[in-house]
Amino acid sequence: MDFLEALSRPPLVLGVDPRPMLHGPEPLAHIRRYTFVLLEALAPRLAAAKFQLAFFEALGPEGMALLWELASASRVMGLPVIFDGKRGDIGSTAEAYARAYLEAFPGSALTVNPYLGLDALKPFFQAASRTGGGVFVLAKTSNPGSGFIQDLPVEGRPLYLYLAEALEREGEGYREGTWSRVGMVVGATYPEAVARVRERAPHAPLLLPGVGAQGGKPLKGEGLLLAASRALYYPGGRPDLKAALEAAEALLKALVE
Ligand SMILES: O=c1ccn([C@@H]2O[C@H](COP(=O)(O)O)[C@@H](O)[C@H]2O)c(=O)[nH]1
Repeated sequence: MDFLEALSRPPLVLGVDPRPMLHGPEPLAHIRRYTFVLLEALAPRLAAAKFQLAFFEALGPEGMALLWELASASRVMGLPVIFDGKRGDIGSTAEAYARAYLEAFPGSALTVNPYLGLDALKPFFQAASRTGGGVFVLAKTSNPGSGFIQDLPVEGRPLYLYLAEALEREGEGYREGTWSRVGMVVGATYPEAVARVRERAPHAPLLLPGVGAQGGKPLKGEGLLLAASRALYYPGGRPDLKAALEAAEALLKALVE
């Protein structure tokens, strides 16, 4: 399935950020079962599953095998997979990151860091174009300190808007119909930034993390994908299937009604 089809699905993204200490004496086996059941129950009602690479890397080789298994299962269920890795490096290494997460591992889309410049992002865009995937470039992140760099003024507007304008131009070459494969991350904790980026980048899919645990509210709009990790995966602070399904239901209600 082409990643851009995610934009016609319900706009909710399930963040999978597993914390082994919450999963009892055999954490990996429990994470595996819990996530499978959650994905199976929610797949038709989600835009995508977002796997935070850091949490799987922290589990070592078994964690990476689990990531592979869960991401592959999501794809088989018809659910697009976003790998949240915030990768970025010089072009030749960016090529390897892109191959790793958009080809070798079954990612439909990857989050990337723009600090090295547009030439270093191009390998990600090209890989997405080859694979029918997507790229989400960090523009305005959800954390309280994101303004330290991202809000610095550049020719009369904050840096994140300067970046949004550049990515909209760059993304034109990767556009298919309304949407480009070049998307951006904008924290749901900054609704005014979401509106400003949308204004400057009308063809960019926007991934909005920070819903729930970080205080972000569900926002409605074309091309917006709302992501919640702890609030959906660990409602009440622990794995709880019934509560997770109820939390998803409540968020979906707020997003589609
Ligand atoms: O600006 C950003 C970019 C990425 N993230 C990631 O999203 C989830 C948020 O987890 P919650 O439990 O819903 O707070 C996590 O994987 C972050 O690394 C983000 O929060 N903000």
